[in-house]
Formats: sequence, structure tokens, C-alpha cells
Amino acid sequence: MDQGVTAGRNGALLVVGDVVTDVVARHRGPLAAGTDTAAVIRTLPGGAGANVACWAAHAGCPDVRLLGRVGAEAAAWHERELVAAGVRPRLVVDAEAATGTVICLVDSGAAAERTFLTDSGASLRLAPADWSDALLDGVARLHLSGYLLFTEPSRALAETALAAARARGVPVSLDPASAGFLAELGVERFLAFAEGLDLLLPSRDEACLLTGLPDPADAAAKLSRLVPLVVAKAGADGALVARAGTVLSRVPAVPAVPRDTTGAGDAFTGAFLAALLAGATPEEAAARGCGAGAEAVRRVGGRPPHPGSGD
Ligand SMILES: Nc1ncnc2c1ncn2[C@@H]1O[C@H](COP(=O)(O)OP(=O)(O)OP(=O)(O)O)[C@@H](O)[C@H]1O
Ligand SMILES: O=C(O)C(=O)C[C@H](O)[C@H](O)CO
Repeated sequence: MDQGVTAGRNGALLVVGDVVTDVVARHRGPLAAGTDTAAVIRTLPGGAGANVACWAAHAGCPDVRLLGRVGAEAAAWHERELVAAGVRPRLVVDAEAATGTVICLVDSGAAAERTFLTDSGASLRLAPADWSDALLDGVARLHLSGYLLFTEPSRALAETALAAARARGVPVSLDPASAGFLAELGVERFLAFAEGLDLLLPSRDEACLLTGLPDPADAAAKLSRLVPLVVAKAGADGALVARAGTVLSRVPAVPAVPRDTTGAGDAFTGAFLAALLAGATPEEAAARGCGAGAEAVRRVGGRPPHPGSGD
């Protein structure tokens, strides 16, 4: 394995992150006041953290665990969906907040671009009290969803989990979530946290925002001076793998006609982590990530199919 990144074979992947209900609405053209009677609306399980866990299991990771927080009204459904996807969930049930909901507006035009309206609900109420160091028993990698960093108490939980993993020598990766959220959080604050990671998986927009550089390759290279391995996701252009200040490879996307791009980044990340844990090189893992990203954009919703999911 390459220097600086621990492969961590033969151990579990623990994902800590958001578990939400997605209401995916595909509409025609730009939204305007009025009625679109041809909209297609589906309620699906989602959340970046939960999606990454499901895609890692879909990619063959034999032991994927997830720590998340949901409201009582949808806890049983989320638990069932995660188990059916091959994930071992530890869902904290919030007595006071409902499960987070994301309205995913998907333009049915050629690029299938989406807009999210997010109410994180119980998800970002994950708190240090929900953490126990025993969650790391048998874990070879901890992956954190970037959403955790945007508010308290989930930011404190992320810091607790990061410190516990580092104390045990467990490598920690993070997917920054969204450029909009990063701008709100503040780049300096994010980078201070990122120093403790061994792997960062930003989108190209997030990489540019974090560095102030307009070119995604320059941005990924610069970030890789802070975090040993940086894999920047670049939509239909695939992904960039950077290490020690240099872009080592550009991995092409797998051609796909997109239907809904929700969860493409989560699919990439889940498959990438599964491959890395199975001993792949970062370049091989990125190729697996691109395969999963293509699979995700061809589907509606942010999760992979599983037996019983109806597709
Ligand atoms: N139009 C596309 N055609 C083929 N592959 C795609 C397309 N869009 C995305 N992908 C694949 O999915 C991966 C992740 O997509 P993208 O770069 O859009 O991630 P992101 O911006 O983090 O995504 P998200 O929409 O989940 O926030 C890409 O690296 C690529 O491999
Ligand atoms: O951007 C947000 O608000 C999200 O939480 C996006 C998640 O990836 C979404 O739930 C997709 O399943």
C-alpha cells in the first residue's frame, strides 16, 4: 500500500453521518409558479452518511456499520432499509426531533441537475453522548459525513469520533458534503478539522472553494499537502487522485445517461472506501468509485438497489 494511507484490510467500515428521508421530485424544466401535473414524486431513504454506507455494502464491503440519529416516526423504516442494504445500523431514536427530510428537486432535462432543500432534523442532533469507543472495535476505517460539521452538537460528536479513532490508529476519511454548507461553516474551520484525516473526498467545487483555486486539479493537489490522500470527484469528468501536492492520476468517468444525480458522490465514496478496504490502490478504488457513480446517476434516489427495493 502507498505511504501515508492505511489500507486497513479485514476490518469493518464505520460510517457516522446523516440518515434522512428524501422526497425526490422530478419536474419539467425551470420551476415557476404554477402546477406541474407530470411531476414524478417518490419518498426514499437517503442522507449522505447512510448512502455511503449502503454503497460500500453494495460494492462488497462485508462489514459496514452506521451510526446515525432519526426521529421515532421513521426509525423502523430506516432501520429496515439499511439492514436490507447490507448495513449494520446503530440508529439513535430522538424523542424530540423528527427524521431529517431533504426535498430533492430533479430537473428532468439532459443533465438531471438537482436542488436540495434540507431540514436535517434529528440527524445533526447526534451528540458526543451517542458515541462510545466500543463502536471502533473491529473497525479498520472511520468515515464521517461532512454534514456533521455544520452545527452543534453533531460537530462535537465528529470531533469526539475523530479523536477516538486517531487514538486507536484507525484512519479517518471525510466527504465535505456541499460547497454551500462549507461556505457557511467557514473554510478555516473546516481545514482545521481536516488536518486529522488521512483521506478527503471532496467534489471539485468543494476542492476549489477550500483552496480558493479555480482549477480542480490545482485545488486537489494543494489539499493533498494537508490531507495525505485527496480524491476529487468531477462529475462526468470522473475523478482526480492527488497525494503530497501532486495529482497522480485522472480517472475517467464511466459513460452514463443521467436520470437523477442525487447521491452520485455518495456512491463514489462508498465504492471507493470498499475497494480501499479490500486492498485496492487509490487509482483502482477511484475506478470502482466511477463505476458506482455512473450506476447512481442512472437511478432515481441516492441509494443502490437491493433485493426488495423494487428495482
Ligand atoms: N453525468 C455523469 N456521467 C457519468 N458519471 C458520472 C456523472 N455524474 C457523476 N458521475 C460519477 O459520479 C461521481 C460523483 O459525482 P459528482 O462528481 O457529481 O459528485 P458530487 O458532486 O460529490 O455529487 P453529489 O451530487 O452526490 O453531491 C463522479 O466522479 C463520476 O464518476
Ligand atoms: O445536501 C443535502 O441536504 C443532503 O443531505 C443530501 C443527501 O445526499 C441526500 O439525502 C441524498 O440522499
